[in-house]
Amino acid sequence: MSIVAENLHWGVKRKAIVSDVSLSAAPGETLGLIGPNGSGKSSLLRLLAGLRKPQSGRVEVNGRDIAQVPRRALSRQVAFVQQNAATDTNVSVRDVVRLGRTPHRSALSGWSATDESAVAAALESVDMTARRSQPWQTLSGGERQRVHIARALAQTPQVMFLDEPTNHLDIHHQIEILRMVRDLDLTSVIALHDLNLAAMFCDRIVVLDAGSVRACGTPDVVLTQELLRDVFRVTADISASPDAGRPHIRFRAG
Ligand SMILES: Nc1ncnc2c1ncn2[C@@H]1O[C@H](COP(=O)(O)OP(=O)(O)OP(=O)(O)O)[C@@H](O)[C@H]1O
Repeated sequence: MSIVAENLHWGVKRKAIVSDVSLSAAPGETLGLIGPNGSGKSSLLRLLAGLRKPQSGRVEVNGRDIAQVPRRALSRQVAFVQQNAATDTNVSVRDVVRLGRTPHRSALSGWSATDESAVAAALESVDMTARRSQPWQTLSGGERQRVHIARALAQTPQVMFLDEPTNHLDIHHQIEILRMVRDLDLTSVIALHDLNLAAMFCDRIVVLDAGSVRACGTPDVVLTQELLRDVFRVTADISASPDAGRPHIRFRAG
C-alpha cells in the first residue's frame, strides 16, 4: 500500500509542531524518519497513522483519505508501534501479542487457526517464542519492545509505523528487527535516532528539522557532512560501507 501525505500541519496553541510536511512511500518501501529531539517525528507518525487529525493537509493510504476510512478497517491495515508503549501488567507475552488480532475478530467469532498462526509467527519473528508464557511485567525493556513489535506483526498489517523501535534493543536485535521489517511485504515508516541503522535499512530517508522536511532521498544523497552539521550539529566523516555502497557515518569526538 502507498502512503501519501500532503501539506500536513499540526500544532499546539500557536506553536507549529508539524509544518507543511509532504512525503510519500511506495508500496513495499521502507522510509526512515530522522531528526533531532523534538523535531516532530512522533507527532508526524501519529498524523500519518491516522491517530491524530492534522489541522490542515491530508494523508492517503492506497489513494484513500485516511480520515474517511472507518477506524476498524484502518486498524486491519495499519499498525503502529509506539515508543515506550504501556500494557496492562497482569498478562503474559502471548496475551499481549494476541491483542494484535483484535481488529480481525468479530464479537461472535472464536479464536481461529489463522489467529493462532499469526500470533505464533509474530512471536517467532521477534525471537520471543520461548518466553510466550512469561508475565509481561517481568520482561526487560528490550524484550517488551520486541513483544510490542510482535503485537503489531500479529495484526498482519499492510502498513507499519514504528517510533524508535530499536532504542532498547541490543545490537543483534536492532539489526534483526530492522532487517525483518525491511524484508516484510509491507510499507513502513520508521523513526530512528541511529543514523547508521537508517542508512543500512531504509530505501529513502526523510529528515525533519523543527517540524519541516529538511531533506528527502536515498541515504547516500541525504546523509551528507553538511546536513549532519546543520541539522544534527555534529561533525562526521562519511564513507561508502561494503553494504551495497550505503553511507557509513563515523562521528568525530571533537
Ligand atoms: N501535545 C503536545 N503539547 C505540547 N507540545 C507538544 C505536544 N506534543 C508534542 N509537543 C512538542 O512538539 C515537539 C515535537 O515532539 P515529538 O515528540 O513529535 O518530537 P520527536 O522528533 O519525536 O522527538 P524525540 O526524538 O525526542 O522523540 C516537542 O518540542 C514536544 O515537546
